[in-house]
Amino acid sequence: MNPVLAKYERNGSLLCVGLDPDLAALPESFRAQAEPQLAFNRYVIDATREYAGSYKLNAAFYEARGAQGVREMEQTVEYLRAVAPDAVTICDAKRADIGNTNRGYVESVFDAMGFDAITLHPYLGSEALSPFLDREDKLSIVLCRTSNPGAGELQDLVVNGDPLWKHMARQVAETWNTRGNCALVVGATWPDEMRAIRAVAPELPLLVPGIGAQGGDVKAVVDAGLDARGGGLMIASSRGIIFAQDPHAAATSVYEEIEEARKVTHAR
Ligand SMILES: O=C(O)c1cc(=O)[nH]c(=O)n1[C@@H]1O[C@H](COP(=O)(O)O)[C@@H](O)[C@H]1O
Repeated sequence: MNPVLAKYERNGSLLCVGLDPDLAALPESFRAQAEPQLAFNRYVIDATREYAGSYKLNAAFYEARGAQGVREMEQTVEYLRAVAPDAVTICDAKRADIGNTNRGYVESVFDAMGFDAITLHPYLGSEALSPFLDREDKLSIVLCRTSNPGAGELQDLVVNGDPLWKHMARQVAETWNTRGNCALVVGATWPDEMRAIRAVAPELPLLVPGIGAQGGDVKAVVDAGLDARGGGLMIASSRGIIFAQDPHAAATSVYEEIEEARKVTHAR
């Protein structure tokens, strides 16, 4: 089994905490520190690691600070390896380029920084993405149906009789996932599309952002996206947890809501 998915199974939690420490939104007590994002992340991780099955770090919030931010992203991954070794670490960088350039991203994200997984744009095709897809020890998470309101502009275009997002899901499930190391991004804001994606990709894990600040509904996500074994989802919330008054309480509450919905749906 893919080692990242083995970690995910061991851990058992469908909750993904998004570590998106927008500097401008950090409490002053963290902004005043020499390593503000690292300090804030450690605080959030300590408050949530009891319930988080995965952590997703969106590179934009770190890269915004240049080399120092990237260093703090890397140190956060080191911290996670030490205190939450069974939590999957996802670099949300939505990378993709031609093949040999992708090798640079692979070395940066998987080897230098040590992430377990990365988010990818599919537009260049699997030939270009092969440096990611060849990595049997990592997880490539391909954008399928994004959470934003304008997602349909391109993703709803009809290709071979299906909307592009459905075509994408089938393509990844049937041809890109030969090494068992692929997953899909499906926004929580689109439960109907998620149900159709689950039907054509019954075994692919789905990374599902869009609950919390973007208004997606946990029960609808679990109902539409759970796989036949009662798992297969990484349900992600960033602002709704990390900027809550009490991140521990916020993570506990989302975790419990997921578990409740999971029991009800899986029992059917
Ligand atoms: O790939 C992603 O994670 C992603 C895909 C998508 O369709 N929508 C989406 O919001 N995201 C990311 O998920 C996170 C959502 O953050 P919150 O809305 O604060 O929970 C951000 O890091 C987004 O960049």
